Amino acid sequence: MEDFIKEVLVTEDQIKKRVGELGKEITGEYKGKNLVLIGILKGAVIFMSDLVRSIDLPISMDFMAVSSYGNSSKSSGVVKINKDLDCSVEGKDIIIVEDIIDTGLTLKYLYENLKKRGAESVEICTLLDKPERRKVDVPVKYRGFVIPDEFVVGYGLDYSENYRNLSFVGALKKEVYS
Ligand SMILES: O=P(O)(O)OC[C@H]1O[C@H](OP(=O)(O)OP(=O)(O)O)[C@H](O)[C@@H]1O
Ligand code: HPA
Ligand SMILES: [Mg+2]
Repeated sequence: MEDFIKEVLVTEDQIKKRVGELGKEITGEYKGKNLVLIGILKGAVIFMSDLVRSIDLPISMDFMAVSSYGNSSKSSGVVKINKDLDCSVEGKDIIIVEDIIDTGLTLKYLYENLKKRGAESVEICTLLDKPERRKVDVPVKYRGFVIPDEFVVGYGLDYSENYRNLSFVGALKKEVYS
């Protein structure tokens, strides 16, 4: 085990199985719709790339980049758009794809922002949900795993841009980030 990881919270096999289930669920619910998956850079990239391949429907993909954590393990609370969508979402059925919902501040901002752009429907799909830290409520439709209040890395999630390429999700040892 990597010496910066305190505990593996979600294994590679668990992720594979759950992503397959989410893909099936979405496939069943979006037949005949104009589905656009919007991945939130950078954390959602790995989840998004596995999720889209488990959806058996014609879809399109777009991306936004926002930041609130920067190089820290604490949210600044201020969400800034660093890259906006390339395409209009008017009349589309969109699913926002995130790696984690923690305080909820990022997704709350994105959800409200995207709802104003004339989409037919807006839903949220997050791989991880850390409910103990929630500051604002957000309507999550698809959820991979509920996790305890630990700072986690891997499968897209970083601390100071490191560890995104781990194939599992693990709790980072406190001494690494404090
Ligand atoms: O619910 P919240 O407390 O707002 O936290 C969740 C957000 O924080 C992380 O993004 P970050 O700003 O670290 O950018 P990154 O995806 O590039 O790592 C994560 O990917 C979510 O977007
Ligand atoms: O636990 C976390 N790990 C990495 N990035 C995050 N952004 C919000 N919470 C987390
Ligand atoms: Mg981050």
